[in-house]
Amino acid sequence: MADEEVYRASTYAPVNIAVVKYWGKRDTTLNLPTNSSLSVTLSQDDLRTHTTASCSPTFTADSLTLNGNPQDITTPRTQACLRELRALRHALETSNPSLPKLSTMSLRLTSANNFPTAAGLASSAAGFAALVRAIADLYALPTPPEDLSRIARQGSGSACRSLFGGYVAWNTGTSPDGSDSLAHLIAPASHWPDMRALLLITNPSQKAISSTAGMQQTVATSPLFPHRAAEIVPPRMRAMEKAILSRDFDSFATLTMKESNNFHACCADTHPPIFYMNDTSRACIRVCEALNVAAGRAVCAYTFDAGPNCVVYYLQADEQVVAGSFKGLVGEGKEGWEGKGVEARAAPQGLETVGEMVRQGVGRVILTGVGDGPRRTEQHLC
Ligand SMILES: Nc1ncnc2c1ncn2[C@@H]1O[C@H](COP(=O)(O)OP(=O)(O)OP(=O)(O)O)[C@@H](O)[C@H]1O
Ligand SMILES: C[C@@](O)(CCOP(=O)(O)OP(=O)(O)O)CC(=O)O
Repeated sequence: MADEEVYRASTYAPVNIAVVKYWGKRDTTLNLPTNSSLSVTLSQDDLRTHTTASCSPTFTADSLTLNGNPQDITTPRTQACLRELRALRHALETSNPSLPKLSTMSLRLTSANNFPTAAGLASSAAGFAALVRAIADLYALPTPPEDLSRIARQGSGSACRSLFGGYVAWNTGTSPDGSDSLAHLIAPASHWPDMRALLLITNPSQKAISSTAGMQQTVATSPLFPHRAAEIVPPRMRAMEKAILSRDFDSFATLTMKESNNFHACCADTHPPIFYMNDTSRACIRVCEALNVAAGRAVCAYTFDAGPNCVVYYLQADEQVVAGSFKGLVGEGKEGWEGKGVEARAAPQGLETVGEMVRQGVGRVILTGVGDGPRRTEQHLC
């Protein structure tokens, strides 16, 4: 590990896309949510953050670089993560004085996302999960993922769900200090491995209103929002967990779509309103609805985070019907289809207008599926 007094650890960490959405904080400092949430971890073979954490007595200040650009590391959220991880390392060093004093050294963090940053594709989730996991590995912390989730949550709420892989819930908790606001594994990816996700990228640029700002505008102004947190989400959390444990795609799909719609309804109910979806997003919804009607069952489920890009969940057995129909509409020439074995097919009748919007509006696709948690790597970025 040590190389001329530089200590390093690197990790890949995955994106997760929620099927019960986190939107709203009851404590903005500790990133404590108003409601529980649940997500599917996406495969790192396709979407990932790669982060190297290094430290050395020769480094003079903490630093963070993202995709080659220096970032502000002094933000309270990043500082909270570094402070907590250093405290855990300090405790190890105190109990075993022969350990090198890494907790006293400056940290150099170098990170790269292989997908659009801040575009509603959960870059903050993968980013902070990778940051916490890489430093925890550098510090050789024996801390279980549940406890690391408490730290990652303070970087970005959704990051606490990217430390496990598979199907993950984040319980809102009740303690004011956030000690019980943790993520936990509902089921590993291997429990329901044929869950697939098609990402339809309608706009890879940064969104106008960040999740952090948007959700607190909703908390402050939406009269629908308290109803969502108190009445809508709790039964949906229970139903979604049950659907996943029993591999019931029909229930999973219905809940996922209703959840996305309820979340975006709260955004529209915010004053002034927040519109993350665009015309192409709504056209993608119409296509999903038509595919489900044509099949006579739920073959796919759309969901949107705080951005216009559509995530379509489906099962491997329905790949040709779902991804094939989208390929027929989006066009075979667009980036992302190559080498995935999906055959373009005609979409159901009556989709001419929305089909044209999908063709024009979707610039790129990403075909992926449920995947595992952070992976340690010896590929170092610095
Ligand atoms: N690899 C990374 N390492 C550290 N921080 C990152 C990394 N990637 C993203 N971030 C942080 O996350 C911010 C983006 O978070 P934001 O919530 O606005 O967008 P998003 O996570 O892509 O979308 P959403 O959460 O709505 O799906 C970036 O501006 C940066 O501060
Ligand atoms: C719509 C969402 O993606 C919102 C994610 O919000 P963030 O986790 O990015 O917010 P902060 O905690 O302020 O960093 C829904 C979800 O992932 O559950």
